Amino acid sequence: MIKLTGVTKLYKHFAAVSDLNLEVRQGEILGIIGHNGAGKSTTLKMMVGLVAPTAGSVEILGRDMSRDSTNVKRQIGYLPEESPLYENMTVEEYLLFFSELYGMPKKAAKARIDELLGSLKLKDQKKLTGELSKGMKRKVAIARCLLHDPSLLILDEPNSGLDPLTSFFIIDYLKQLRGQGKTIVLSAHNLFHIEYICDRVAIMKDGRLLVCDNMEAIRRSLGIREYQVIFKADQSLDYEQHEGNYVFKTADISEIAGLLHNISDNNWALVDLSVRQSALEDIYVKLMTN
Ligand SMILES: Nc1ncnc2c1ncn2[C@@H]1O[C@H](COP(=O)(O)OP(=O)(O)OP(=O)(O)O)[C@@H](O)[C@H]1O
Repeated sequence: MIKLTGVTKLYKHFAAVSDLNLEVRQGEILGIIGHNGAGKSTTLKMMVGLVAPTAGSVEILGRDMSRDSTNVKRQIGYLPEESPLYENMTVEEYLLFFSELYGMPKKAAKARIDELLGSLKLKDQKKLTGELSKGMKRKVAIARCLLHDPSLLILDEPNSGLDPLTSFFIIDYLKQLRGQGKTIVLSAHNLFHIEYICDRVAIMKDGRLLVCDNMEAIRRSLGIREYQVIFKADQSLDYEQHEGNYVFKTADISEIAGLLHNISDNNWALVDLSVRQSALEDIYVKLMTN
């Protein structure tokens, strides 16, 4: 679906991305991880045609983005890392405004907006976007990039800066979208999210691709590691307790996901979700020495 061949992006003499070869397959979720400044955002911007590569080619759905991007862009929903909203518009006005830009008839746009806000659990259609919490704003930005029902989503840190439960909601939502047949490329820092939803992972460092492999291979090379959830509940539960919180540790990602759904459904408070082990450096070292 996406093919980057020998892609380099220079800013003056500095290579933000160097000789990148990467493919994204139809229907998969590909995660791009790497430290700050690794070149993730630049790569995503080149995929959507916002930044032109200095060398190499970007093809989407078989079309070269440097020559023939207009029709392809209709198939793409792009969420930038920072996505400020028009703060004096209500959520509904804001989304209607963008649906007009996409050329959608008003009735169809309204139905689509209701559907998206329902599935994103956003009830505040009439609120000014400037009055929303950070997580709600991010959901509105996600709704905006889904308005025209694109088949390809390119999302730059969709859940950066959000609380763990809202982050998980968004990640879970992306998993559902993949289930509906969408292809998704996202950059992320949180390893739990990556492990939970990605089919393949690309790891970048200093503008270069270190490795791109399926999640299973990445898991094997990482070895067993443990996730830890700390939460508060208003009822007595059969979990380890520490300083008034419940603590649950496991290496099984599906158990963590199940507990997060429980916490969300019961309105308990998620205090912390962390991975014990695995700073990204450890992953690089492990992957490079295997
Ligand atoms: N417009 C620009 N002009 C000059 N340098 C830039 C520009 N955009 C990005 N860079 C540089 O290119 C490198 C890669 O930046 P990029 O934003 O792609 O990294 P990133 O992996 O997305 O980082 P982060 O995780 O912090 O978002 C950085 O060193 C950055 O300073």
